Amino acid sequence: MRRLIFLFMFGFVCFSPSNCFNEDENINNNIIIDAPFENFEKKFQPNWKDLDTRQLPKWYDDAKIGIFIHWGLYCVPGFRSEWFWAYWKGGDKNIVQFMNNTYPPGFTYQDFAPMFKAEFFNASEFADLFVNSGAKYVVLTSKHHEGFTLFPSKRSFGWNSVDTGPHRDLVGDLANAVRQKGLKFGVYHSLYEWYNPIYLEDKKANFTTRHYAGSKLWPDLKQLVNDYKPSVIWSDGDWEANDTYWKSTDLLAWLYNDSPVRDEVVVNDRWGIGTSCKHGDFYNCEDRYNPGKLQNHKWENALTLDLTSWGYRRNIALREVIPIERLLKEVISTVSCGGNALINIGPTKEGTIAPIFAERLLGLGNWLKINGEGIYKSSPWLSQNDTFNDNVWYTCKKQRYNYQKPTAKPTEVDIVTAIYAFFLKWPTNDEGMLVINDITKHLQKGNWQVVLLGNGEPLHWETTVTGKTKIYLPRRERVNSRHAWTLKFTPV
Ligand SMILES: C[C@@H]1O[C@@H](Oc2ccc([N+](=O)[O-])cc2)[C@@H](O)[C@H](O)[C@@H]1O
Repeated sequence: MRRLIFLFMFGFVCFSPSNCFNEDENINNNIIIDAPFENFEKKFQPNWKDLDTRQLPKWYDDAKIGIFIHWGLYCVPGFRSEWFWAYWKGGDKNIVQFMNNTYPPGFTYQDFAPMFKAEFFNASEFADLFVNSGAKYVVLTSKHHEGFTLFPSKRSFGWNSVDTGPHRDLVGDLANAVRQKGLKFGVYHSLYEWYNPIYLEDKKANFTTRHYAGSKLWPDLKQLVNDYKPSVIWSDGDWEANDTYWKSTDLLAWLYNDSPVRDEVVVNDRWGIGTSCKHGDFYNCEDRYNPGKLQNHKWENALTLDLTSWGYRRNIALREVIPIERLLKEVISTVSCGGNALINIGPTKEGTIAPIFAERLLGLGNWLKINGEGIYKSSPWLSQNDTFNDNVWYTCKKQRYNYQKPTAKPTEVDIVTAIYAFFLKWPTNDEGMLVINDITKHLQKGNWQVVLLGNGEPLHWETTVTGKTKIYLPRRERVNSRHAWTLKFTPV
């Protein structure tokens, strides 16, 4: 694996590379990301040790922001969460009462299927919204734990969106629409199904039989991959059995070696008991995972705009929707620490996206139009969160050069071409200065220009006696962004 070396360029023209950087600054906290071609010749063995050597396809790290969609029959009752069926069967009092009050006696979960019509669903309008949110990929629930598929699974007869409900291939329609607008498309897929009788038989046999994995799971996943060529497989519902029951490593070896998406697919880490945060192209660890520190493996923060549910709730209150300030903080802190943000919405049974979700997504998109330069294709910097001002998070941009040291073999090095500091609170001191710490020692080593993205003119800055950096901001009224701002530092 190539080693990335982190360097600083202090002069505009740099004749002698040894003066361009200080080797003490080499850091080992870079995520190693290489072009996918490094995977081309490789045949992966179906074990984690080998699968873990796969290099992350570059598009995924560049993208930074994705949209997650939880859509299934749970959007029909639209009550509590996407776990509605399991909670109901588990005797949850609120849900039992809700069912007694709202639906006729004897009503079953299956009876929701014909009520899921998606009559207003326009895949290309969804795709427009996602493009305008600034997301670069979209992940749709092809099947949640209820087992209902949003594509015509050949093994889910009558329990899919083509045979009943919308009578449409929702996976196919959305895949085509988002790709047409230049986004990547991926699928969420639950390994287990709460009430699949074949799965329940295996479970009863303590997973010593593997009929479900062989006759349902694998063929379904292969159908999904062959028919829709997803760029992401977001696996879930793995926690009742280990990866040998699921045959996860076999599936992944096929995916990486022989599948039609072998060069660009990325998978998460939910492939059986104990795999989470350990294996996979990127780690989700827990839902809404945001460690606030640089991670040594690519990760993704899956978060939902509805603070209490992934699926649509008809009785959602405004206070239960994530405020834009918090959404931006999640995105910024996540990207600073090497993560991607996967932002979830739950569409309605009519096939619409609630305006409040659309508004939040467009709020993010508008912010990214100005500030996205420091987000997309960025890398974590030396510091993530400023040690003096904890409202400030950093990223940087790197460029790769071939560097020939006298006496040594040529190496590829990454030079920092810009540092970005995002601040989440406009300073309230009279002079309108932002005070930060971690950038100081770098600013002192050369000439730096500082601008506020979306504003343009170079800002005055100075170092204080206590070693902090003060940046004199433009008057707030003259600034475009409203909830979070970006300073760009470039060596001149
Ligand atoms: C994205 C979410 O994923 C799972 O929930 C989980 C799965 C794993 C953890 N975890 O590992 O902490 C937490 C919630 C699902 O059960 C849930 O409905 C939703 O789809």
